[in-house]
Amino acid sequence: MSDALTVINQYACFNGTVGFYRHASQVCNCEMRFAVFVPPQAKQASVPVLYYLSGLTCTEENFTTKAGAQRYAAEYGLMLVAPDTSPRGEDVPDAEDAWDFGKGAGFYVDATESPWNQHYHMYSYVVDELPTLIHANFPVQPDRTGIFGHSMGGHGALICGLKHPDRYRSISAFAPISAPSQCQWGQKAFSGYLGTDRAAWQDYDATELIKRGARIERAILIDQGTEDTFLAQQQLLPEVFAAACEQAGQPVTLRMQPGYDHSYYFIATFIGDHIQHHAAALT
Ligand SMILES: N[C@@H](CCC(=O)N[C@@H](CSC=O)C(=O)NCC(=O)O)C(=O)O
Repeated sequence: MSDALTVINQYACFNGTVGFYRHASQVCNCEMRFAVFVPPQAKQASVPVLYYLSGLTCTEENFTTKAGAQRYAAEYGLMLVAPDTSPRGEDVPDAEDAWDFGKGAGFYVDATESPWNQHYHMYSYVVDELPTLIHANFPVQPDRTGIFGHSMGGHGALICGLKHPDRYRSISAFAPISAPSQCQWGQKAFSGYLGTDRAAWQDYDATELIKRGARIERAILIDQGTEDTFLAQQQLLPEVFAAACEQAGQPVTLRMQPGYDHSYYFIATFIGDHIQHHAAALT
């Protein structure tokens, strides 16, 4: 492991290892943290890698401790990488009273508006800086990479994957914010980070990307709970994304899951299906 990375904690897990790491990020201009599950197969050979992007209010810990993904990743021989959701630190500006903007809510965009543009570059962090660091320090097969996520991070996975079909072979999402330009969470984040010119938002809106021709060869898997309060509040709009995909000929599997909400109990229930979806493309 290079000097660029500091190990915070490591734990044995399903014959592999869960590790928490920190490093100085050039892209976010602050210290960043992420978690990695290294499956047992990586002791013999390099393995495919699957990135998970978390939702509003999360850090690298939520998915790692709550989703129960390691059992399945160990079975299929996939490395899991879970970054934090925003830049952090005393120098990083925050929206003090908001949990849907600022720290914990980077929305996986490269901010252009001051003061956010000094640190909030989560898009470039996820698609460029973090993979470079992972490739240099862990036994991965870079040409076998997938991406998934939840809510804000589900949308992050959609845009990263759709904008880079050459880098990501598979995409899936749990309850993604599917058309951010059309919901309150997205409008708040995009106007704050990118400014009020909605033309600038299109580059970071999964539904708009599909309408403009972005494609990935394999079907995108989306699970959505029917009892999700954010679905009822029109924050997620999965049907809008699915309709755009259908019109454009992008294969998508949208599964409405009766009785499930927005929580990690929902994610833990279907995590095995998502890991299997990615394993089919990556292994
Ligand atoms: N304000 C509440 C609710 C925040 C919340 O539900 N966050 C979700 C993601 S929402 C969309 O991106 C989440 O993943 N929470 C973390 C968890 O471990 O459940 C709050 O602050 O809790």
